[in-house]
Amino acid sequence: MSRLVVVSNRVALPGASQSGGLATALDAALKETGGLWFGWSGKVARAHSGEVHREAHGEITYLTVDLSREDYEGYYNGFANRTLWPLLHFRLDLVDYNAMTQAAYRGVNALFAEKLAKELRDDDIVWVHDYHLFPLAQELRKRGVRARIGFFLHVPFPSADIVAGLPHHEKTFGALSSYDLVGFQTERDLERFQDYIRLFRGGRVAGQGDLRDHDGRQFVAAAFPIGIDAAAIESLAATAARSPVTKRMHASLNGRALAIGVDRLDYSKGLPERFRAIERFFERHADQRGKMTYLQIAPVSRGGVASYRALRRELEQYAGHINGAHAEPDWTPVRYVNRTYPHPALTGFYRLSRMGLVTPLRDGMNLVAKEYVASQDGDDPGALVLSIFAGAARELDGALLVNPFDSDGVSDAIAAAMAMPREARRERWQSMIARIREYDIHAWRKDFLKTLAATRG
Ligand SMILES: O=P(O)(O)OC[C@H]1O[C@H](O[C@H]2O[C@H](CO)[C@@H](O)[C@H](O)[C@H]2O)[C@H](O)[C@@H](O)[C@@H]1O
Ligand SMILES: O=c1ccn([C@@H]2O[C@H](COP(=O)(O)OP(=O)(O)O)[C@@H](O)[C@H]2O)c(=O)[nH]1
Repeated sequence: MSRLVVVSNRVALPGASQSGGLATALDAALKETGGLWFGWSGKVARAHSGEVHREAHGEITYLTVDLSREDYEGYYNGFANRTLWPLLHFRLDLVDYNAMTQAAYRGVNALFAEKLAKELRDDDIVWVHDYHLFPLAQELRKRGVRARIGFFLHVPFPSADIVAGLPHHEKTFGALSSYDLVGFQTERDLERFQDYIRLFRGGRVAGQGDLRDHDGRQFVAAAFPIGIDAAAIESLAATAARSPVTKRMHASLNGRALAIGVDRLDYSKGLPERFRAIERFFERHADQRGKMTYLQIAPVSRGGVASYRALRRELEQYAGHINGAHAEPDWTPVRYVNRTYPHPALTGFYRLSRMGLVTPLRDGMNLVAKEYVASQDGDDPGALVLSIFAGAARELDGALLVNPFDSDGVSDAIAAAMAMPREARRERWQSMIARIREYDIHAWRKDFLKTLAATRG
């Protein structure tokens, strides 16, 4: 059987805390198959980039590379997170283009390719993840790698005109045709990518998923909406319901309903807009004051990027403002926490909550939405308020779907979730959990790898 080689910027090394969906998902996927996981070590080296670390845990070998401060700034904080991340989340206004960070990005991809090429065999299946690594296949091919290489984009693919706003966009996005298979979260992302290939690459859609780039290079593109390890989350949540952490949280509510949001502190997650909707909820539904507490868990993310630091300051002020304006001596409307919690604690909090609020302005998938649903007690489940701009909205038809830019609309959905009878909550939950169980993380991995194996005839 072929060996699976996963490549991603972020590697979930055993024991390290993590709060991103990519690491959570790949960890669950690789645990089933075993294989090699290659990526950045998470370490910034004093001198130069390139020191390689190898460690094995069970059936997984982790091969990670240190980056120098300069490369970390240029590649990760720079081109990946100041340029590509806002572009891919439809935020041309936040795109900070710089030829030097673009060169660092290319350089780190070349370095990864150099280190990885030495490890690869022709019959390996290589699966590359996310926007940090668009040019990796091109760099691997230059070094003679012949293995099949697939790519999965965890974030949205925006409209072609937005992509074309990036100077020299063809250098970055044109590199995708070096993969055998390119996967997206949703059909909409796939359609927008096909538009880009037609309109800005002089390529064409040749048939079912089959694309030709302008030079005739053939590759396949398709949608594979990422799932969660539903069985594991369901079982964790059932156990967590009885844990001391959950019990303490329950006691602290004094009989009030809990609403929860769990998001990396990222402008794509729509947190100021959500806080506004919470405030509107208390203003427009005065009878609800003192009856609900909103818990926002928001681990700090990408603190090396100025727009993230500004968001952190804004949210601290906003949480303080809402509490200052609306709290009573014995009730605080918003609990705002910047810590990362492990899944045993999170699933307990989800299960305790009367509603989950997932209202990103743009999100590739949003695993929290799926984890929230999978953590519920099917007999008395909470309701999910979900943005139409999260990839998860395409699958979770039992959620209360909202436009996150419409704070009054979101506040009405919060009111509807609070008032929703148990039978209606059960019905909605059943349709959502059926989909989550059916296309879980293992089905997602199998689907992608089967499609990759079928490329090249
Ligand atoms: O690695 P970081 O810079 O700390 O960021 C964490 C991850 O954020 C993004 O996650 C995405 O992947 C999820 C799983 O497919 C998806 O549900 C979510 O919508 C995406 O935003 C990013 O794409 C990852 O590369 C980061 O590791
Ligand atoms: O304190 C936290 C906050 C988040 N997460 C996990 O981080 C992932 C976030 O993934 P999502 O797709 O929702 O968004 P991303 O952060 O990848 O953009 C989910 O598995 C969460 O359970 C976590 O383990 N602890």
